[in-house]
Amino acid sequence: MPPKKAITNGKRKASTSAEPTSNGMKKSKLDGTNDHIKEPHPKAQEAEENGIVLRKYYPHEMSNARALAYNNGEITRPIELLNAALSGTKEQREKIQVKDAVVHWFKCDLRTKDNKSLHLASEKAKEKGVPLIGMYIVSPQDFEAHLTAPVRVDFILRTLEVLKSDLAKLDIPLYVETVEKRKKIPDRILELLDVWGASHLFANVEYEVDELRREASLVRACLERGIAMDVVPDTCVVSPGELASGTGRQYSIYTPWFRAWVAYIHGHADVLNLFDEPGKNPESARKKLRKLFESNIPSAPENKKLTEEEKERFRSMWPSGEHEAHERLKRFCDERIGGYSDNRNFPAKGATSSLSVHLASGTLSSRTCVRTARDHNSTKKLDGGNQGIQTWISEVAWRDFYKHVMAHWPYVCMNTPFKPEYTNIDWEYNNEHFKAWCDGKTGYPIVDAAMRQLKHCGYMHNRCRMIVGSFLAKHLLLDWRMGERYFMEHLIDGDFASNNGGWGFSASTGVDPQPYFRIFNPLLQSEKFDAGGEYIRKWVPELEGIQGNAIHDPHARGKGNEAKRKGYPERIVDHKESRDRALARYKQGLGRDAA
Ligand SMILES: Cc1cc2nc3c(=O)[nH]c(=O)nc-3n(C[C@H](O)[C@H](O)[C@H](O)COP(=O)(O)OP(=O)(O)OC[C@H]3O[C@@H](n4cnc5c(N)ncnc54)[C@H](O)[C@@H]3O)c2cc1C
Repeated sequence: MPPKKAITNGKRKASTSAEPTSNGMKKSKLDGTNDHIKEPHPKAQEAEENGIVLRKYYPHEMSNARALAYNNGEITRPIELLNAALSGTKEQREKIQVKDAVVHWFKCDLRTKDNKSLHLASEKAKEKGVPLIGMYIVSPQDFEAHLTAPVRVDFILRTLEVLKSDLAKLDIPLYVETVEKRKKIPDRILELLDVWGASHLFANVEYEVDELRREASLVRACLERGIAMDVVPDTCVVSPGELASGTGRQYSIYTPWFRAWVAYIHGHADVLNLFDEPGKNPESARKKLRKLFESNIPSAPENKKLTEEEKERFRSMWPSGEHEAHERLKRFCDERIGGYSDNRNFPAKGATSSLSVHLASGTLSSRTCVRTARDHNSTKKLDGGNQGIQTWISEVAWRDFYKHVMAHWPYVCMNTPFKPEYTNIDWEYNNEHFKAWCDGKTGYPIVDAAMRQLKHCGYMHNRCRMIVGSFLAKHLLLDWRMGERYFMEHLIDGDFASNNGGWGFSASTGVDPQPYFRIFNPLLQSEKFDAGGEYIRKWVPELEGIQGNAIHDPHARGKGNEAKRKGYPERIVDHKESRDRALARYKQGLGRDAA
């Protein structure tokens, strides 16, 4: 996705300051009418023209004042809307009697094992011996609006095949329908529930803004038709909102949050209890719901199709379905978790679990991951004992942390950084640099290797994600949201919260980031984490023949001609110059110039 054109407007206005708020921002005074918080950001047009805000689906980029209003609780958070819808309707929903069927709506939870909503739906159906129906809505517009990578769409559709066959063994149909317009999804679901005579609809919470708002209104719309919809927390081990600091605030720093996360799990042992698979449907379901059993899994929508070669490649790299996820988890815990802490940062070692694709699609629950790892630990605890296990659990916890951030600071879901004042930085929109970064042709071998791994595998090692993220935001000074978007469009494990959190960390614009003045030196990163150059040689074939330390910087280490002959590019920017430029630009944007 190259940006459409470069614009160099004036600087973004720094927000006015008064008292500090929970994330360290300064609080500006809102006027009585609050009308000004509806104004777009001064650079909203730029964000739109560079493909950062998709105006087809979303409003213009919000002002910093509006982000502040969310931050200060002056605008209702989407999670609060859903919670209010659920608590306000609870009594009436509980009175609704089971009719002809109960439905579970699969979204990012494509599994039968340890799926809370699916389990509850099954229990509800059993109360009256009626069938349970599984439903999945394919939404091409959601894929577009959420920038879902074609490789991820393919993985989801392949997973649905596995899920359908697993459910069929329990005489449960998986009904899959494509709804072209995303706004029509709630109405179509209401129609289907009506046709099936369903009295109850269950779903797991998704913490992205669109989904929270949609579910909040669907809970009420269902109730108007006498249907009870329940939306339950499942995707996190500890649900967003559960942990508050001593002063009652939501945490914005990972370390104290993680300590509270561990203590919470140790204090609430049931958090790691796994939910049983759904029970078998009554035999009559096969006949009664024959048409639903016959529903097909569609092929990918036009804008998300892979070529035949890509399909084959990704299928062999990323087998789908929850059985594969469980096997992968078991193998990882049996063979590699002990060395995780020592080896995880070295991309050539293959020392990590590669389970992110399964956590993102929900073929595996994070509860199962943490419980399995804990049970491998001699202490049977999350802390203490084996260092590899402890570290791995703390990485799975990052996933929870970023979902907690998204739920409490929802503007991160709306193209605004956690620290809105960072929108004042004057980013570059240089097409050539962006294209070189995307194509892995920056002349920095470690960066190029990583970007090529992403294109080839739909995946990139975590250390490399940090290196290329920092390189884009700091060496190239490109708007980090262009990198965030590119990642979502190419990752098989694309997950909004983790991706946004990772980019916020790398560009120093997010929650608990590396400070802006800490700029990764790609050469040092390369020498430290790919010392022998195996990772670089694997992904940058032009450099295959280069021996020794020159692999990290062939042009400066006497191998420039050889690299050039093989078609490897020169560095597109100089490290020191870029570093100085980034420091100056960040300081200027944040108003930290020497007075
Ligand atoms: C710029 C950037 C973008 C990222 N985008 C995504 C994304 O779209 N989807 C995604 O799942 N992860 C993302 N991450 C986090 C991390 O890179 C991947 O989760 C990890 O590389 C996946 O490999 P693995 O399954 O082998 O991880 P392991 O090291 O085995 O970790 C186990 C699990 O813990 C979770 N996890 C590990 N590290 C992190 C982290 N830093 N943040 C959040 N969760 C973490 C993942 O679910 C992962 O599968 C991003 C990180 C950065 C720096």
